[in-house]
Amino acid sequence: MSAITVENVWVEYGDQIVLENLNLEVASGAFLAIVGPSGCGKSTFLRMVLGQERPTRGRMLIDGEPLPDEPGPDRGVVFQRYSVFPHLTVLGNVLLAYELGRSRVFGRLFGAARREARDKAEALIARVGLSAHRDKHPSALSGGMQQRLAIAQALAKNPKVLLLDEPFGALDPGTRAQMHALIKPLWAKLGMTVVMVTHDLKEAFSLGTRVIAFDKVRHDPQAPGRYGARVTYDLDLTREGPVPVLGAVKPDIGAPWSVRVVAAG
Ligand SMILES: Nc1ncnc2c1ncn2[C@@H]1O[C@H](COP(=O)(O)OP(=O)(O)OP(=O)(O)O)[C@@H](O)[C@H]1O
Repeated sequence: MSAITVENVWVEYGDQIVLENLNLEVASGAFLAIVGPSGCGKSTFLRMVLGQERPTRGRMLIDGEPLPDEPGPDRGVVFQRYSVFPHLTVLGNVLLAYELGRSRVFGRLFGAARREARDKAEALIARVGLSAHRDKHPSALSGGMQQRLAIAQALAKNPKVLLLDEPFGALDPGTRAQMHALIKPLWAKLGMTVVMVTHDLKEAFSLGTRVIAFDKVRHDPQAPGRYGARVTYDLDLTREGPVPVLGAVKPDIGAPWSVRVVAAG
């Protein structure tokens, strides 16, 4: 697991400011859930942690070190859809992730190393409940199974940080509940720092140890891109008692933010 530091980060595309002066300390081992209206920059933030995007200004650190310029095996990611390779079986997908994590030059392992990778891939497939589907291709899996596979693929790299971008957003409520039951123990057991973007407040509060909201606090009707989103709510759910609302600048947001929350289990 790793701590993430965000210092005075701005993201701008041309004259559109997307994120405005973000400052955050994400503790090692936290499960951070990010919520906010569509287009406020949640995925952009996730892409920055992944290393796919650079801040226009400011800096991002992992364990006190500047983020490497490109995605590495220390950060795994699961998107809402299309995270897996359609031409590979379940086993093939997870094995490839192991191989790419261990041998970035050749992308393949040989001999004992490959046998070991195969054993580990099979154990991970069992852990996400897909052993019976090991030899199927993604097209033969349900949406929930595909997301289980995407999680196994992300975990194969043994990441210190797992990034989840609306990973359960396309699933029906029952399957979504099953995925919640899968991901929380995995996070606890594997000791990763998780950053999850979601539109679902209930999901954010039931999985997260900390929930933050991004939103624009200033609007210019003549120039919609002039102001970016900031952290408007920052809720530590590991504390008992009334939820501390840090940096709350929008008091009229509504009920979920004023509920009494006890330690997330
Ligand atoms: N590469 C890019 N070039 C230009 N604009 C971009 C780029 N990436 C994102 N944007 C813009 O940045 C803003 C934030 O996008 P982002 O996808 O991060 O929002 P989001 O909060 O994740 O939205 P949603 O909840 O709808 O997925 C949007 O206005 C989007 O059009």
